[in-house]
Amino acid sequence: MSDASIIELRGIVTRFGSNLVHDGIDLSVARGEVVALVGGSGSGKTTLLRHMIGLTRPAHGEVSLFGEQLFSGSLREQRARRRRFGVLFQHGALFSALNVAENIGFPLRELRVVTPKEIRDLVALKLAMVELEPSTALLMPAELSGGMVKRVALARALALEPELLLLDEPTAGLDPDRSAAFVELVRSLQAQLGLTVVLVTHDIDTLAALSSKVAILAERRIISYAPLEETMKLDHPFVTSFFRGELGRRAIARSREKS
Ligand SMILES: Nc1ncnc2c1ncn2[C@@H]1O[C@H](COP(=O)(O)OP(=O)(O)OP(=O)(O)O)[C@@H](O)[C@H]1O
Repeated sequence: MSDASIIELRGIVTRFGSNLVHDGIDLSVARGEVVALVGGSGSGKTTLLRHMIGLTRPAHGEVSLFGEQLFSGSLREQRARRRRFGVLFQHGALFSALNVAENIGFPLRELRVVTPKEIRDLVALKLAMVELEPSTALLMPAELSGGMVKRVALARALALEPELLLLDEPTAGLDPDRSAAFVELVRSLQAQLGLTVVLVTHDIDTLAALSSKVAILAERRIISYAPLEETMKLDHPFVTSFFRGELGRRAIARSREKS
């Protein structure tokens, strides 16, 4: 394994009953990389994200995070590892009974070593980081727009200053303008904070704007792991339908114009 590897998957096999989802997945994500994981519906992208952080365990194979095998070490070491990544899942974004400040401060309170004053200051900092007004702090999740929910969830994912950020369909449900603004925010935070990012997306605009590499999950394996330009040359039915349609061409052209 390379020293710079943040995530290393080796020989991952996943089964749900008779449903074989992954059959020998290998993937190595280097520090600073922004990897878009794409594949057909039900190909096992979300499950693979969950394997990366130990939320589900594969039937076979090894997962290493930050150079250490998952589930290795004492509970204390495992908790320390848990603080080094932030997650933004598509569903269950915020705790509905907690206001915005309480949501963002939740991971900090769980540490039990940060004072209430420090939590307030850190929450204010994270709100500014995701470009939300300080007054947002007292709103309840039900009072937020879809774009604001995503921003608050991102602020919470960044609360412990992680090195690694996992995003599952980060722009799903947002209109094109809000989606573009959110992608821009993730892009600037990634550069500013030097984050390693793995994201699952069906949205070509998001993928084209953010990813340094694209991992394609098909036929239960990672069939390609390369920058977008190279990925698009691949002769595979999934690639053809996903990237080379009209929408794909337009999205990629737009992202080239920007960079
Ligand atoms: N907890 C579970 N129990 C049983 N089957 C599951 C479970 N989680 C996922 N699966 C199955 O595993 C397969 C992969 O699911 P997963 O959600 O990882 O796919 P995906 O690529 O993220 O799909 P989509 O793009 O539609 O969100 C699917 O067939 C799904 O039904």
